[in-house]
Amino acid sequence: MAKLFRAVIMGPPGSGKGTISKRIAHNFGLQYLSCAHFLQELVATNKTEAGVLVKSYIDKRMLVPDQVVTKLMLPRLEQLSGHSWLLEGFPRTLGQAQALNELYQLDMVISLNVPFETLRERMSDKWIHPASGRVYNMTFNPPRVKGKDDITGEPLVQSEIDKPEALMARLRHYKDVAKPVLDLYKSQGILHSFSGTDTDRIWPYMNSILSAKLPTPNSESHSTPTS
Ligand SMILES: Nc1ncnc2c1ncn2[C@@H]1O[C@H](COP(=O)(O)OP(=O)(O)OP(=O)(O)O)[C@@H](O)[C@H]1O
Ligand SMILES: Nc1nc2c(ncn2[C@H]2C[C@H](O)[C@@H](COP(=O)(O)OP(=O)(O)O)O2)c(=O)[nH]1
Repeated sequence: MAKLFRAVIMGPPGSGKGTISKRIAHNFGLQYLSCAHFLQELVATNKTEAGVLVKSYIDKRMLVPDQVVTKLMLPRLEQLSGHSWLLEGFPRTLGQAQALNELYQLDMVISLNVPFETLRERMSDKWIHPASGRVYNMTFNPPRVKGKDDITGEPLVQSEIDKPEALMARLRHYKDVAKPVLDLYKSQGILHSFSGTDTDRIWPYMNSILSAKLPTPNSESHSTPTS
């Protein structure tokens, strides 16, 4: 059996983690697990103490405590034991990274560096479908019908947290919390940083680095942006 590949993608809000993760998962046949989506699903379907606790943090837009999130994420990863995977949004803190390190040897950590001004422009152009979390960008991946979700036709909304002041605070928080995590992965020699203002320009570099490390079941060059 081919060696399994374990990767993590990190980056500030709006840097394109979700967009790029879907391309990687599609091109290289990796299982893609977004921690935020996983937690949202848990909150929606699991009314146990854990679900209620997680919801209380998400509602306040605070990070769920490390012990809680690792206790939920690590068993979820165990379910993917026979697969190569890409994690987005986990680990977010040094504590989470250390817990993950104890169980898995990561092959690659991707860090996205996108200038603040670019993030600000993107977020001011960002619309979401609240019920599903589907994200649209009016220039990059617009909905088929202006202001309406592609699947349900329901209205799209803009979020307070994507406004410039809130974005600045989120960015500062990301930098503080991510720095020790990135330092750890740098010291392990597995950190690959990609800088740029356009996902479609970053993608070919990333694709070629990944192609050198991984077989490509779906190796067509991916020029169509995904949401
Ligand atoms: N690894 C994690 N550790 C703790 N809490 C998490 C983690 N990932 C997601 N969460 C919870 O889920 C919520 C939504 O996460 P999500 O990544 O979508 O938004 P965010 O924190 O604003 O980051 P992004 O900045 O990339 O948009 C967070 O506010 C937090 O409560
Ligand atoms: N204009 C523009 N918008 C982009 C680009 N790459 C991604 N986007 C859009 C898609 C989303 O609406 C928004 C944030 O992207 P995302 O993939 O959800 O980012 P992240 O929050 O998961 O890191 O930015 C890009 O290269 N240019």
